[in-house]
Amino acid sequence: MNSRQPLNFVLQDRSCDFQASTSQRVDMAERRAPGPVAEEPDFLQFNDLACESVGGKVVFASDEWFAPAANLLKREPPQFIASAFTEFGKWMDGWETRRKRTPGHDWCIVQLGVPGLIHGVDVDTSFFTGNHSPYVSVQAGCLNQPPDFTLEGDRTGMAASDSQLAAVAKLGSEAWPELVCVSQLKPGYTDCCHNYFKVNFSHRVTHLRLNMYPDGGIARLRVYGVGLRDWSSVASQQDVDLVALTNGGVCLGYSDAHFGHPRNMIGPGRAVNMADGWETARRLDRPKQLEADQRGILQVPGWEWAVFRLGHPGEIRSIEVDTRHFKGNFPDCCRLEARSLSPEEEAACVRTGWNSGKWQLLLPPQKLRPHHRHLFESELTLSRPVSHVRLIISPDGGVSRLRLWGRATPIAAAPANQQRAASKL
Ligand SMILES: NC(=O)NC(NC(N)=O)C(=O)[O-]
Repeated sequence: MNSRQPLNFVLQDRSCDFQASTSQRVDMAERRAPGPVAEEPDFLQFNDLACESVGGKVVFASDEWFAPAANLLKREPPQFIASAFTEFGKWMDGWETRRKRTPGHDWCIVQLGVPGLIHGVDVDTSFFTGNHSPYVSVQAGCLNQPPDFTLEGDRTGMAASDSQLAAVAKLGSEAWPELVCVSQLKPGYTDCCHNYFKVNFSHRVTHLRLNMYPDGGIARLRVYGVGLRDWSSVASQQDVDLVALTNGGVCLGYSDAHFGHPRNMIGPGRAVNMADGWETARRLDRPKQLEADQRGILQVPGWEWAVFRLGHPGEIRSIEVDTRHFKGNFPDCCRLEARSLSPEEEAACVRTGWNSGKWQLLLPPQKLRPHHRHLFESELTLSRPVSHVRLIISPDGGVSRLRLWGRATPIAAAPANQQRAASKL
């Protein structure tokens, strides 16, 4: 990721209803998709709702002979170790089934770590060449109750048991609506291993069924979208982290993400390392900026910023800015601004790269320390509900986590975009 240009990714139309057939199993020869999108699509800016780091898991797989389906959801990029073999064959960092000699195809069911609206998927075939799955399709499950079974441990060499097949049959997943129709995959050479598919589906998804035709290997499944929490279960007096990925927070723009994307800051738990935070490149204009005020805060013309939409509008009552792991590269200071935006206003801001508009000061400039969890409460200067925030760091550096604790505003008083999202639950 290396973006100094203003980010200009466009939010997709979430009002468009899903049109594809829901239950037909299709003939691959007849329904080949036009093919994966060639360039990096905008939806890659959203959160990966299936990643194991946010709680995603594989609850069923028809076959895991060469490599288990749980690998699909690993956070780390896939790797290849030429000398690694298991008793079942070549060790592969992905999901790989045996070569089918009977009719049928392989499939698995993924439980999203964060249920939500899906805008696109990446079926990554890295290093699967000669054994990649030639075709896939993806179906969506919108379940009220999670299934009462899940797969545990290293399942290399396993096939689904009769009892697992009987349990999974109750989900009726073969009739779930299709998000991606049967589509050809490119093999996993490093220059073409990403297979991007844009998704138009306006319902809250909890599970995915990934079908591969007829068999083969896939390294990773990334499911890009925005979480949708059921806010009816949250008491009005309860403080929640309104920007948390698990509560529906999403990054909508940033100035720089050279070493780490700002969305990492809203992930669960403490950051595991620097790569699990937001880190910008060193600003090349820093030598000109070394003049500090009485509080020791640099008076700099340069800064970096990231904008987030809250999972629910609300009044922010306390803020956590964690610089964990950033010791020689923490920012000198930070400040936070906030505002309320309608969906139309938000779309205009995204189009113009967040260059204009009236932000209000939420947290005045605060000096930061290395590898430290900073808590701010009395310093806050805004006490009204907001829907969007902008974190500004000066002059550059890394922040591992941003938490915005507050109370969700009752939905009737919330901006229309949030009402629309909540009504889909
Ligand atoms: N060399 C291979 O990768 N062979 C087989 N796959 C594994 N993982 O051994 C295969 O053909 O499906």
